[in-house]
Amino acid sequence: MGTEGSSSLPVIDFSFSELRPGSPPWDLVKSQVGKAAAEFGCFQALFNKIPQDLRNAMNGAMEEMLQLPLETKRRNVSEKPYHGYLGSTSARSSIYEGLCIVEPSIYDMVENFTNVLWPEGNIKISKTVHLFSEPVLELGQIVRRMIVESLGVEKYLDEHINSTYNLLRVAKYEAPQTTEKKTGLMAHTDKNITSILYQNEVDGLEIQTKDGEWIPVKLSPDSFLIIIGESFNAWTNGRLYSPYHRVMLSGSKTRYSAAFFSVPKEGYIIKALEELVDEDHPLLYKPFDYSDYLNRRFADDGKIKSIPALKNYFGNGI
Ligand SMILES: O=C(O)CCC(=O)C(=O)O
Ligand SMILES: [Fe+2]
Repeated sequence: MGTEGSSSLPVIDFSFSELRPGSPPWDLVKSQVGKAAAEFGCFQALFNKIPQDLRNAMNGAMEEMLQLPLETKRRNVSEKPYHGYLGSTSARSSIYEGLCIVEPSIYDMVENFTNVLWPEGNIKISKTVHLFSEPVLELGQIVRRMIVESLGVEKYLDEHINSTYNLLRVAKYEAPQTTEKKTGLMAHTDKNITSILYQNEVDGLEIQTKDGEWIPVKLSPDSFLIIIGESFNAWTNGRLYSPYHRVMLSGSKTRYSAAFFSVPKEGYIIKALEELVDEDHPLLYKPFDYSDYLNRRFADDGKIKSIPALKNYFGNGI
Protein backbone atom coordinates (compact mmCIF):
# COMPACT_ATOMS: atom_id res chain seq x y z
CA MET A 1 0.00 0.00 0.00
CA GLY A 2 3.03 2.24 -0.04
CA THR A 3 3.27 3.21 3.62
CA GLU A 4 6.86 4.06 4.45
CA GLY A 5 7.40 3.72 8.16
CA SER A 6 5.13 5.29 10.72
CA SER A 7 5.11 8.82 9.42
CA SER A 8 3.59 8.64 5.98
CA LEU A 9 0.03 8.24 4.83
CA PRO A 10 -1.18 5.31 2.74
CA VAL A 11 -1.02 5.77 -1.03
CA ILE A 12 -3.53 3.72 -3.01
CA ASP A 13 -3.51 3.32 -6.78
CA PHE A 14 -6.93 3.61 -8.48
CA SER A 15 -5.47 3.80 -11.98
CA PHE A 16 -6.58 0.36 -13.13
CA SER A 17 -8.35 0.37 -16.48
CA GLU A 18 -10.94 -2.13 -15.23
CA LEU A 19 -11.86 -1.28 -11.66
CA ARG A 20 -15.19 -3.11 -11.67
CA PRO A 21 -16.86 -4.35 -8.48
CA GLY A 22 -15.94 -7.99 -7.94
CA SER A 23 -12.87 -7.96 -10.22
CA PRO A 24 -9.46 -8.93 -8.75
CA PRO A 25 -8.09 -5.34 -8.85
CA TRP A 26 -11.27 -4.12 -7.13
CA ASP A 27 -10.84 -6.58 -4.27
CA LEU A 28 -7.17 -5.67 -3.90
CA VAL A 29 -7.84 -1.91 -3.79
CA LYS A 30 -10.86 -2.47 -1.54
CA SER A 31 -8.77 -4.16 1.15
CA GLN A 32 -6.26 -1.28 1.05
CA VAL A 33 -9.04 1.31 1.28
CA GLY A 34 -10.74 -0.48 4.20
CA LYS A 35 -7.49 -0.65 6.13
CA ALA A 36 -6.48 2.96 5.44
CA ALA A 37 -9.93 4.30 6.38
CA ALA A 38 -9.83 2.43 9.68
CA GLU A 39 -6.23 3.23 10.61
CA PHE A 40 -5.71 6.76 9.28
CA GLY A 41 -9.17 7.89 8.15
CA CYS A 42 -7.31 9.20 5.19
CA PHE A 43 -5.25 8.19 2.16
CA GLN A 44 -3.80 9.50 -1.04
CA ALA A 45 -5.54 8.19 -4.16
CA LEU A 46 -3.58 7.98 -7.40
CA PHE A 47 -6.16 8.56 -10.10
CA ASN A 48 -5.24 9.01 -13.75
CA LYS A 49 -8.72 9.70 -15.16
CA ILE A 50 -8.22 13.46 -15.34
CA PRO A 51 -5.91 14.63 -18.15
CA GLN A 52 -3.27 17.20 -17.39
CA ASP A 53 -4.88 19.92 -19.51
CA LEU A 54 -8.09 19.61 -17.48
CA ARG A 55 -6.12 19.81 -14.24
CA ASN A 56 -4.38 22.93 -15.54
CA ALA A 57 -7.73 24.42 -16.55
CA MET A 58 -9.11 23.70 -13.06
CA ASN A 59 -6.10 25.40 -11.46
CA GLY A 60 -6.73 28.42 -13.68
CA ALA A 61 -10.46 28.41 -12.86
CA MET A 62 -9.80 28.33 -9.10
CA GLU A 63 -7.45 31.29 -9.45
CA GLU A 64 -9.85 33.27 -11.59
CA MET A 65 -12.81 32.74 -9.24
CA LEU A 66 -10.93 33.56 -6.09
CA GLN A 67 -9.15 36.58 -7.51
CA LEU A 68 -12.44 38.37 -8.15
CA PRO A 69 -13.13 41.45 -6.02
CA LEU A 70 -14.40 40.74 -2.51
CA GLU A 71 -17.81 42.28 -3.16
CA THR A 72 -18.28 39.92 -6.13
CA LYS A 73 -17.27 36.82 -4.15
CA ARG A 74 -19.64 37.85 -1.37
CA ARG A 75 -22.54 37.35 -3.80
CA ASN A 76 -21.95 33.58 -3.38
CA VAL A 77 -24.52 33.20 -0.60
CA SER A 78 -26.66 30.43 0.82
CA GLU A 79 -29.19 29.97 3.60
CA LYS A 80 -27.22 26.97 4.76
CA PRO A 81 -24.12 27.44 6.89
CA TYR A 82 -20.82 26.81 5.08
CA HIS A 83 -22.52 26.74 1.67
CA GLY A 84 -21.49 30.18 0.45
CA TYR A 85 -18.49 32.54 0.48
CA LEU A 86 -16.23 32.05 3.50
CA GLY A 87 -13.80 34.70 4.61
CA SER A 88 -11.64 34.75 7.67
CA THR A 89 -13.14 34.31 11.16
CA SER A 90 -11.52 33.35 14.43
CA ALA A 91 -11.75 29.72 13.27
CA ARG A 92 -10.18 30.50 9.90
CA SER A 93 -7.06 32.47 9.23
CA SER A 94 -6.79 35.81 7.50
CA ILE A 95 -5.15 34.16 4.49
CA TYR A 96 -8.15 31.87 3.83
CA GLU A 97 -11.09 32.41 1.48
CA GLY A 98 -13.53 29.93 0.01
CA LEU A 99 -16.40 29.73 -2.50
CA CYS A 100 -19.03 26.99 -2.59
CA ILE A 101 -20.76 25.20 -5.45
CA VAL A 102 -23.63 22.86 -4.63
CA GLU A 103 -23.84 19.70 -6.81
CA PRO A 104 -20.92 20.48 -9.14
CA SER A 105 -21.60 17.40 -11.28
CA ILE A 106 -24.88 18.99 -12.45
CA TYR A 107 -24.04 21.50 -15.18
CA ASP A 108 -27.00 23.80 -14.44
CA MET A 109 -25.95 24.05 -10.82
CA VAL A 110 -22.43 25.10 -11.80
CA GLU A 111 -23.90 27.62 -14.23
CA ASN A 112 -26.12 29.07 -11.47
CA PHE A 113 -22.94 29.62 -9.46
CA THR A 114 -20.91 31.22 -12.25
CA ASN A 115 -23.85 33.44 -13.25
CA VAL A 116 -23.78 34.94 -9.77
CA LEU A 117 -20.10 35.83 -10.11
CA TRP A 118 -20.29 36.77 -13.81
CA PRO A 119 -23.81 38.00 -14.67
CA GLU A 120 -22.86 37.83 -18.37
CA GLY A 121 -22.00 34.13 -17.88
CA ASN A 122 -18.69 32.29 -17.96
CA ILE A 123 -19.00 29.13 -20.03
CA LYS A 124 -15.29 28.32 -19.82
CA ILE A 125 -15.30 28.18 -16.02
CA SER A 126 -18.64 26.35 -15.87
CA LYS A 127 -17.43 23.67 -18.28
CA THR A 128 -14.09 23.24 -16.53
CA VAL A 129 -15.59 22.87 -13.06
CA HIS A 130 -18.26 20.48 -14.32
CA LEU A 131 -15.87 18.31 -16.37
CA PHE A 132 -13.39 18.13 -13.52
CA SER A 133 -16.03 17.27 -10.92
CA GLU A 134 -17.56 14.28 -12.70
CA PRO A 135 -14.61 11.85 -12.42
CA VAL A 136 -13.75 13.09 -8.91
CA LEU A 137 -17.26 12.30 -7.72
CA GLU A 138 -17.03 8.89 -9.39
CA LEU A 139 -13.88 8.25 -7.41
CA GLY A 140 -15.78 9.19 -4.26
CA GLN A 141 -18.51 6.67 -5.04
CA ILE A 142 -15.94 3.95 -5.67
CA VAL A 143 -14.29 4.66 -2.33
CA ARG A 144 -17.58 4.65 -0.43
CA ARG A 145 -18.72 1.44 -2.08
CA MET A 146 -15.42 -0.23 -1.23
CA ILE A 147 -15.69 0.88 2.40
CA VAL A 148 -19.26 -0.36 2.74
CA GLU A 149 -18.29 -3.71 1.17
CA SER A 150 -15.19 -4.06 3.32
CA LEU A 151 -17.37 -3.67 6.45
CA GLY A 152 -19.74 -6.38 5.17
CA VAL A 153 -22.79 -4.08 5.18
CA GLU A 154 -23.53 -4.06 1.41
CA LYS A 155 -27.24 -4.18 2.02
CA TYR A 156 -27.05 -0.51 3.04
CA LEU A 157 -25.06 0.58 -0.01
CA ASP A 158 -27.91 2.20 -1.95
CA GLU A 159 -29.30 3.91 1.13
CA HIS A 160 -25.84 5.18 1.95
CA ILE A 161 -25.08 6.54 -1.51
CA ASN A 162 -28.55 8.11 -1.81
CA SER A 163 -28.31 9.77 1.60
CA THR A 164 -25.84 12.43 0.44
CA TYR A 165 -25.37 15.32 -1.96
CA ASN A 166 -22.14 16.95 -3.11
CA LEU A 167 -20.66 20.27 -2.21
CA LEU A 168 -17.52 21.68 -3.78
CA ARG A 169 -15.51 24.32 -1.96
CA VAL A 170 -12.67 26.02 -3.78
CA ALA A 171 -10.29 27.76 -1.44
CA LYS A 172 -7.42 30.17 -1.66
CA TYR A 173 -4.63 30.45 0.89
CA GLU A 174 -2.75 33.67 0.22
CA ALA A 175 1.04 33.17 0.23
CA PRO A 176 2.12 34.18 3.73
CA GLN A 177 5.57 35.40 2.60
CA THR A 178 7.15 33.94 5.75
CA THR A 179 9.75 31.26 6.29
CA GLU A 180 7.90 30.05 9.37
CA LYS A 181 4.71 28.10 8.92
CA LYS A 182 1.53 30.10 9.31
CA THR A 183 -1.90 28.60 9.97
CA GLY A 184 -4.09 28.63 6.87
CA LEU A 185 -6.90 26.53 8.33
CA MET A 186 -7.15 25.52 11.96
CA ALA A 187 -7.11 21.89 13.00
CA HIS A 188 -10.56 20.37 12.56
CA THR A 189 -12.35 17.17 11.65
CA ASP A 190 -14.72 17.21 8.71
CA LYS A 191 -18.34 16.80 9.75
CA ASN A 192 -19.64 15.13 6.59
CA ILE A 193 -19.17 11.63 5.07
CA THR A 194 -16.11 11.85 2.81
CA SER A 195 -14.00 14.73 1.54
CA ILE A 196 -11.85 14.53 -1.58
CA LEU A 197 -9.15 17.15 -1.80
CA TYR A 198 -7.33 18.42 -4.86
CA GLN A 199 -4.73 21.20 -4.84
CA ASN A 200 -2.54 23.22 -7.16
CA GLU A 201 1.14 22.39 -6.82
CA VAL A 202 1.43 24.03 -3.39
CA ASP A 203 1.42 21.61 -0.43
CA GLY A 204 0.35 22.64 3.06
CA LEU A 205 -2.21 20.15 4.32
CA GLU A 206 -1.28 18.19 7.44
CA ILE A 207 -3.06 15.16 8.89
CA GLN A 208 -2.93 14.01 12.48
CA THR A 209 -2.50 10.30 13.13
CA LYS A 210 -4.18 8.45 15.99
CA ASP A 211 -0.87 8.83 17.88
CA GLY A 212 -1.07 12.59 17.63
CA GLU A 213 1.68 12.97 15.03
CA TRP A 214 1.14 15.62 12.34
CA ILE A 215 2.04 14.37 8.87
CA PRO A 216 2.55 16.89 6.04
CA VAL A 217 0.81 15.69 2.88
CA LYS A 218 2.79 15.69 -0.36
CA LEU A 219 0.26 15.36 -3.14
CA SER A 220 1.44 14.44 -6.63
CA PRO A 221 -0.41 16.34 -9.39
CA ASP A 222 -2.58 13.35 -10.38
CA SER A 223 -3.63 12.43 -6.89
CA PHE A 224 -6.35 13.30 -4.42
CA LEU A 225 -6.55 13.05 -0.69
CA ILE A 226 -9.56 11.23 0.73
CA ILE A 227 -10.60 12.14 4.29
CA ILE A 228 -13.25 10.37 6.37
CA GLY A 229 -15.69 12.74 8.10
CA GLU A 230 -17.36 12.47 11.51
CA SER A 231 -20.67 11.33 10.03
CA PHE A 232 -19.03 8.31 8.38
CA ASN A 233 -17.29 7.58 11.68
CA ALA A 234 -20.66 7.72 13.47
CA TRP A 235 -22.59 5.66 10.86
CA THR A 236 -19.96 2.91 11.09
CA ASN A 237 -19.90 3.17 14.90
CA GLY A 238 -16.25 4.14 15.00
CA ARG A 239 -14.95 1.50 12.56
CA LEU A 240 -13.58 4.34 10.43
CA TYR A 241 -11.32 7.02 11.81
CA SER A 242 -12.03 10.72 11.22
CA PRO A 243 -8.70 12.55 11.47
CA TYR A 244 -7.92 16.09 12.50
CA HIS A 245 -6.29 18.03 9.72
CA ARG A 246 -5.10 21.59 9.17
CA VAL A 247 -3.41 23.74 6.57
CA MET A 248 0.01 25.23 7.41
CA LEU A 249 1.76 27.42 4.88
CA SER A 250 5.01 29.24 4.41
CA GLY A 251 6.74 30.84 1.44
CA SER A 252 5.68 32.93 -1.49
CA LYS A 253 3.25 30.71 -3.39
CA THR A 254 -0.51 31.01 -3.10
CA ARG A 255 -2.24 27.70 -2.48
CA TYR A 256 -5.53 26.79 -4.15
CA SER A 257 -7.53 23.72 -3.22
CA ALA A 258 -10.80 22.11 -4.25
CA ALA A 259 -12.60 20.06 -1.62
CA PHE A 260 -15.43 17.78 -2.75
CA PHE A 261 -17.61 16.99 0.24
CA SER A 262 -20.27 14.30 0.28
CA VAL A 263 -22.80 15.65 2.74
CA PRO A 264 -25.84 14.00 4.39
CA LYS A 265 -29.07 15.37 2.90
CA GLU A 266 -31.26 17.77 4.84
CA GLY A 267 -33.08 15.94 7.63
CA TYR A 268 -31.16 12.67 7.22
CA ILE A 269 -30.72 10.95 10.57
CA ILE A 270 -27.32 9.40 11.08
CA LYS A 271 -27.69 6.26 13.09
CA ALA A 272 -24.99 3.66 13.65
CA LEU A 273 -25.67 0.43 11.75
CA GLU A 274 -26.96 -2.22 14.12
CA GLU A 275 -24.60 -4.77 12.54
CA LEU A 276 -21.68 -2.67 13.74
CA VAL A 277 -22.81 -2.31 17.37
CA ASP A 278 -21.94 -5.16 19.74
CA GLU A 279 -20.30 -5.85 23.08
CA ASP A 280 -16.84 -5.06 21.74
CA HIS A 281 -18.14 -1.98 19.94
CA PRO A 282 -20.67 -0.19 22.14
CA LEU A 283 -22.75 2.56 20.56
CA LEU A 284 -20.62 5.71 20.29
CA TYR A 285 -23.22 8.31 19.28
CA LYS A 286 -26.94 8.70 19.63
CA PRO A 287 -28.76 9.07 16.30
CA PHE A 288 -28.54 12.67 15.13
CA ASP A 289 -29.91 14.91 12.44
CA TYR A 290 -26.99 16.16 10.38
CA SER A 291 -28.49 19.61 9.74
CA ASP A 292 -29.15 20.00 13.45
CA TYR A 293 -25.51 19.15 14.15
CA LEU A 294 -24.27 21.61 11.55
CA ASN A 295 -26.50 24.39 12.85
CA ARG A 296 -25.24 23.89 16.39
CA ARG A 297 -21.67 23.89 15.15
CA PHE A 298 -22.32 27.02 13.16
CA ALA A 299 -23.83 28.78 16.18
CA ASP A 300 -20.73 27.84 18.18
CA ASP A 301 -18.21 28.61 15.42
CA GLY A 302 -15.35 30.64 16.80
CA LYS A 303 -16.10 29.63 20.38
CA ILE A 304 -15.48 25.91 20.47
CA LYS A 305 -13.05 25.80 17.57
CA SER A 306 -11.43 22.39 17.38
CA ILE A 307 -13.19 20.55 20.21
CA PRO A 308 -14.62 17.24 18.90
CA ALA A 309 -18.15 18.56 18.86
CA LEU A 310 -20.03 15.45 17.77
CA LYS A 311 -19.07 13.77 21.04
CA ASN A 312 -20.12 16.87 23.01
CA TYR A 313 -23.55 17.04 21.45
CA PHE A 314 -24.49 13.42 20.76
CA GLY A 315 -21.92 11.24 22.55
CA ASN A 316 -23.34 8.16 24.22
CA GLY A 317 -21.36 8.79 27.40
CA ILE A 318 -18.41 6.51 26.55
O1 LIG B 1 -7.66 23.18 1.58
C1 LIG B 1 -7.42 22.07 2.03
O2 LIG B 1 -6.52 21.35 1.58
C2 LIG B 1 -8.20 21.54 3.20
C3 LIG B 1 -9.58 22.08 3.29
C4 LIG B 1 -10.35 21.48 4.43
O3 LIG B 1 -9.85 20.74 5.22
C5 LIG B 1 -11.78 21.79 4.58
O4 LIG B 1 -12.27 22.68 3.87
O5 LIG B 1 -12.44 21.14 5.41
FE1 LIG C 1 -11.36 19.70 6.34
